[in-house]
This record gives sequence, structure tokens and C-alpha cells, in this order.
Amino acid sequence: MPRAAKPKAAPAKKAKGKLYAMPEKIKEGTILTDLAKGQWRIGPSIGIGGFGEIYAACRNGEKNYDAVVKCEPHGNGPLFVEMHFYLRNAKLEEIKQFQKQRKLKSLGMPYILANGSSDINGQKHRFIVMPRYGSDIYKFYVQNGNRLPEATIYRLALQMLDVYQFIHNSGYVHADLKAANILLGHGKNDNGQAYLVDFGLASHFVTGDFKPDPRKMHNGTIEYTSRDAHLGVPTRRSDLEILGYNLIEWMGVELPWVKQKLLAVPVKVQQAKETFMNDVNASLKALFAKGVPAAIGDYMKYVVKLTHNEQPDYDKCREWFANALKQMKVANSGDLDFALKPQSNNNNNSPPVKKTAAKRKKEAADEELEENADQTPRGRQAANKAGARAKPSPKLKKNAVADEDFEENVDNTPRGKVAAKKAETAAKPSPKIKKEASVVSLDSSDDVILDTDEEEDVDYTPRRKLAANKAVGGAGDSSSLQRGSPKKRVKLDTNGTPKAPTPAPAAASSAKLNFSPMPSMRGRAGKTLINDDLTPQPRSNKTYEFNFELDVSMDANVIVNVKRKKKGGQSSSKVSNGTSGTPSRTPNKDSPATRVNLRKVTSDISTPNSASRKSPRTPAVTVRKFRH
Ligand SMILES: Nc1ncnc2c1ncn2[C@@H]1O[C@H](COP(=O)(O)OP(=O)(O)OP(=O)(O)O)[C@@H](O)[C@H]1O
Repeated sequence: MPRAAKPKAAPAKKAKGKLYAMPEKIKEGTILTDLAKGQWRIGPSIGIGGFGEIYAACRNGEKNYDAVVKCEPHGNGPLFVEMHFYLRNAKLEEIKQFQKQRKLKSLGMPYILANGSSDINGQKHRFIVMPRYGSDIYKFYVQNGNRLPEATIYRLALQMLDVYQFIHNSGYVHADLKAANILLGHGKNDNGQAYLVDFGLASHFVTGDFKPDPRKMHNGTIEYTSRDAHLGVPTRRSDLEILGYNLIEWMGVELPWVKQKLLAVPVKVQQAKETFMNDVNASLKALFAKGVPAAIGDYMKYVVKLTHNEQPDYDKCREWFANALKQMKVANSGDLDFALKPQSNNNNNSPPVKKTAAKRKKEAADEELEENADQTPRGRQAANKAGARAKPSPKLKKNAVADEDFEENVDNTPRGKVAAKKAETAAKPSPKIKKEASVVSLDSSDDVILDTDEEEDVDYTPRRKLAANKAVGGAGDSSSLQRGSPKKRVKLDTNGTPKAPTPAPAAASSAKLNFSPMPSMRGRAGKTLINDDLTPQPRSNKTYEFNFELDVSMDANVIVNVKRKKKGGQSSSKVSNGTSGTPSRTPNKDSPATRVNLRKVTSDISTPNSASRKSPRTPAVTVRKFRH
């Protein structure tokens, strides 16, 4: 039987201009129970990210709020990814082991204390509990007029390289380093160590070929997104490049793509970075009028030379920064010092740029308004929203919307063209996949049990993906990996070619599966941007009806196994003209033309019925009927 949407008490509040719902507010004093039955008392809210809210918390019965709870609606991908990253790769013993090996007193690698789910105002939320850290260094950067002391920059570089080495050793990249994601330790005794937080974009780095992936293109925070990340390829060198852009900016210079006000158009930023890195020596000289800091120059030149699947030489990189500290006669120990002082060399002690964060935000919003002028109504709407957000809001660095259809952002550089071509090819499903038409909205809304061993084959890529996988039994149809984000729609035409979504006919209220290779961008300066709007514009009014069965797996990715299912001896593939009110052509008048059977696979492996066979990859799925 087809399964309808799991009824929800109330729809999640969708943040304006964002794909992910913002969490319900949790009242101070609320007790959350984690999966191991530990109880956590919620304290005051201490941070709001692009996707979730962070509260101070403590174990019930204790007084000190020395933990934090990060909470997001269950359907949100980033926290799901982050939780799994921590559970799998950041066990306290492993962190300690790494410290021991590398003889480090401390390591800026966070870990998870607990996790669970809770109904908040009738809405299911996921939460993780982590140690509480202190202030983020973005605060100091802004206080100092957009710069940090040079010695502190080198110390931060050393610490972040340690964290990178730890993460990369686990096979993952962080992909979103920025000042707002670097926190000092909590309390007076831990101000010498910075912690890299926010693993919502963590993913396996590639070890094989360099294959651009339109699904992930431009993910990250646009100022610092690496050239590989602009192409959707997670690499270790990418993390190093992201760090490099941050280091340059912390030195008090404006990155060219920031200066040129390109941030609203990811492809232009990408092109500017290509140009910058093509002759990084000259580019740096142009940026640092008083001389390029040697450590930064050596580091960036090294990053440019790395191949996409090469393991970086972390020691070599650290040596440049350690030597720079020695030259400055600054010890790499004690509290990190964020007070700007006159320095003996000229690298970053020129007068601070008198530009406040608010002013910069205003500029970014103005850029968006300019960029979006005279465009589609959607673009104009985005521009208006961006304008509204231009008002100063120091901590709430909300995403502005700068939707850019992939097609509109064609990279015309030779590398861009090749990449786009490759990406297009990579995104195409096998022609064997059959026509389908129902829209399925997937939601990671059930608890995921945290037995990482059971999930050995799971790839926690940054976003959940919808993948039409090899058909399960019977039909024998197969597809190459298809995707979409769980709340996105992806459509295949009759040949299995991705095509733009079409409006669903009102009569065919059944779920609809749309595939599209065209990502749309959301996000804004300073905020993490996730490329997962896969349905920019309806481009055809055709829909195809058929019966099929879906076996959906949910981890960081959603794997959808599509199987065509014959119904009552009738051909499973029926075509309607897709207009509103089109009657069903399915023989059974009581059922809709299109059926979506989703198997939420249980642990009962003894049941021969495929609908209840165990699949280690199927923790949870919700299908919601899509209606226009
Ligand atoms: N463990 C922690 N201790 C103290 N504060 C924290 C902690 N984790 C996060 N914060 C605060 O909350 C803010 C947002 O956290 P985080 O970046 O993890 O959220 P997010 O929703 O993933 O944000 P983003 O939009 O950057 O992806 C941080 O900048 C920081 O100020």
C-alpha cells in the first residue's frame, strides 16, 4: 500500500529564504532527555547559526552550564551530518590519542557528549550536546576593525592545521572554517586554545578522480569557499585554501572578491579566486602593499601546488607559521592575544580599516540588490529580503537570499566550462532509469540510532542526497546516482534524463519525484551556504504517472532505490498530460494514478516481505505528498 505522509502536529517554521526550518525556541529550564537517558537542563540561548540555535546547558542537577545544546528541526540536514561526524570521528579517546602522538597539550577538536530528539511545540527536533566553548574570534576580528594581531593569526593557523590533520586522518574535511566557527575555550583557563566548530558541511574527501558535482557546488561560506568547493569537490587542499583566505583576511586586507563586491554571485567569486590563485605570488603582492608576510606567501604557494588528492604536509605548513612566530619573538603558548599592538614589521599594523561589520553587511546587501536588479520576480524578492537584512545584527548573521540558477551562473573560463561539462555528465542518470513523476518530499524525521559500526557503508556527505540507486530486485532498472536534498524535488523525463520540475496536477495529489541537475544558490556573505535548491523554476507542464516502489535510506544521504511495480497486470507506466484535474488512468478508481511505496525498513530481517527487510542504510524516512 502506498504510504502517505507522516502527519505532523505543526509544520516547521521555515526560515525566510532558507531551505531549512528554524528551530522552535526552547524555554530556559526545559529538560531534554538524550538517547542514553541522560538529562540536560536548558539554559540561556548563546548563539544562533544559519540553521539552528545553541543553548547553554548542564546535566540536570548540576549548576554550571558547561555544555551546550545545539538544536534543529529533525528534517534539517546540517545537524544530522554534524552529529554523525562527531559520533563517528571525534571520540574523546581518539582526540586524546592524537594529542599524545603529536605531543599536543590540547587540540581544538570538539566532541559530542550526547544526542537525542525531542518534541518542542509539537515539532520534532534533533539535538546534540557538546562541551561549551567561549567567544568566537569573529567578535575580536570586528572589534579590531577587521583584523587580528599577526602573531595570533599564526598561532591560530598552527592550531587549525592540527585540527585539520586530525579530521583529515579520519577521511573527512571540514569545509567551512571561518572566524565565526572558531571558538576560544570556555573559562579563563582555556584561552590559549581555539576550537573549530560546526561540522555541518563535513564530508569525505575524494581520493580518486576529480569529478565536479553540481549538487555541492559553492557549498561553504562564499568568501572562503575554495576553488575545489566551488566545483563541489571535497578535498584536503580545499580546507587548506579556505584557511588561507581566512588568514589573509585576518591580516586586515580585503579579499579581491570581497573588494570587488562579487559575493552575491558565486560563479564570479569562483572566477576571481581562479585568477587570484593562478598567479598567487603577484596576487598577494597586490594585496599586501607593505610586503607579503612570508609565512602567508609560502603557505599559499604551497596550497596552489597541491594536487586534489594529495595529503598535505601539515608539518611543513606548521613550520612556516612557527618560524614566523619565532621571528616575531612570540611564544606559541599562553592565552591567545587579540589586542592589536604596534609590531616590528609592517605586515598588518597599518591603521585598522574603519569598516564595521554592520557597514560591511550593508554593503553586501547593497551588492545583492544591485546584482538582482531587473531580474526575475524571485530575484527581486531575494534582493528585497537582502535589503531588509542590511540592518545591523551583530550576532544573528542570517542568510540573505541570492538565488542564482546554475544556468545563469555559467562559468565561462576554460576550466569552468570543462568543469560544468563534467558536472553535467556526472549528474546524468543512466538512461535505463524509467519515467516517473510523483513528487516525494523526504524528511529525516526519525531518530537515528548511533551505532556507528552498523553504518560502515554510510557516506556522511554534507547534505542528504536523494539517490535513485540500482533498482531493488524485479525491475532490473538501474540508475547512476541521482540526487536532491530531502526536501527538494528531482525529476526524470521518460529517458531518465534530469529535467526541470513541472507543476503537479491537482488530481494527482500523490507524491511526486522530481530530478533536476540545476542547483540554485542560497546564502550570503559570512554565512554558510548550501547548494541544495534543485528546483529553480518549473520548465514544463508534463508529468508522467506510474507505479513505483521506493526503498529509501537516510543517513547524511538519502538513497532511493526505485523499482517499477506492476499493478494488477497493468502496465506500470501510465502517462497523463499532467494538467490540473486530470483523472487517474490507473485501473483502480479508488487509488491515485501514482503510488509511492516507501519502505521504512525495520530490523525484522526474517520477514521475507521486502517491505520489512532490514537495510542497514535505512534509519528513517518520511514521505510527504506534494501538492500545488
Ligand atoms: N560548543 C559551543 N560553545 C559555545 N558557543 C557555541 C558552541 N557551538 C556554537 N556556538 C555559538 O553558536 C554560533 C553558531 O554555531 P554553529 O556555527 O555551530 O551554528 P550553525 O547553525 O551551524 O551556523 P552556520 O550558519 O555558521 O552554519 C557560533 O558562532 C558560536 O558563537
